[in-house]
Amino acid sequence: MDILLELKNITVKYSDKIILDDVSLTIKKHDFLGIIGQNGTGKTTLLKTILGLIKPISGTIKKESKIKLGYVPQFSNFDKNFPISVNEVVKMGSISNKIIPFFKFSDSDNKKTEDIIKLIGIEDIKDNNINELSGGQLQKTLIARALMTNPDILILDEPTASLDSTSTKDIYEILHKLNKEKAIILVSHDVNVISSYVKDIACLNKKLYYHDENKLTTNMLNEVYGCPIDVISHGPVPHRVLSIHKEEKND
Ligand SMILES: Nc1ncnc2c1ncn2[C@@H]1O[C@H](COP(=O)(O)OP(=O)(O)OP(=O)(O)O)[C@@H](O)[C@H]1O
Repeated sequence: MDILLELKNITVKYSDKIILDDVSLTIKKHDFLGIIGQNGTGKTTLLKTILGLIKPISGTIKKESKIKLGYVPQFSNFDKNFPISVNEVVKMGSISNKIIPFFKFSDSDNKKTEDIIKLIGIEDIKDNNINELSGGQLQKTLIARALMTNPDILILDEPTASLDSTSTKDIYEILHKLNKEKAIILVSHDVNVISSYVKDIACLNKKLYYHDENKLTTNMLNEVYGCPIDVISHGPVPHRVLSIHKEEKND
């Protein structure tokens, strides 16, 4: 079944406060999972736990050692004042955490950077300084950087927060293309945006409510948002979700 990653009964606490409560999740090859939840419901904590940056107090995470994870942090937190070009930001994605004195990029790093910049479609801005970029261009640059290690699972934190609808569509088109070879997990507090693009949706509110098949149930939304009708009435896709439910009732 090509399972890449398996979380079983994960509980995470900050001090005495439970942030993730008995969360289980399986990621398979070609999965494209969107995790939604309101602000502060533990989405970033879940990603950091998957990345091994936070240690759960109970539960297990199973991942084969050869499976690589790529992380795209919230781009709005990225310091754009650093004097560095798009090309350099992307290339730095190939550097491991170890500090190597007199490090020099290899020809293959340079070639890979060029290929990935082309794949993501940012050739025209590759020599620009990052402080000249729009939000969408910066996000593409950070995705390109995460691809330098050729990850099996690409993990993104709020990839389209504060982007306009054209840039959002652009980013999801890139992710859709990458999903042919990689599993993708992304988190967002914006149910209306991600439900249009991902294959599966899970809702997080300490506990993870998860169903296959990109289907938001009223119960899931209730558990997470408390007021499903309100959320459902604002965007195009949740209407589709609602109408699916109506059709199912008529069957
Ligand atoms: N290092 C920390 N120490 C203590 N509490 C923390 C820490 N990091 C996050 N928290 C708390 O844990 C809870 C979950 O935070 P997290 O960042 O995972 O939520 P989120 O769903 O990603 O939120 P947002 O949508 O606002 O980014 C919040 O109440 C937050 O204040």
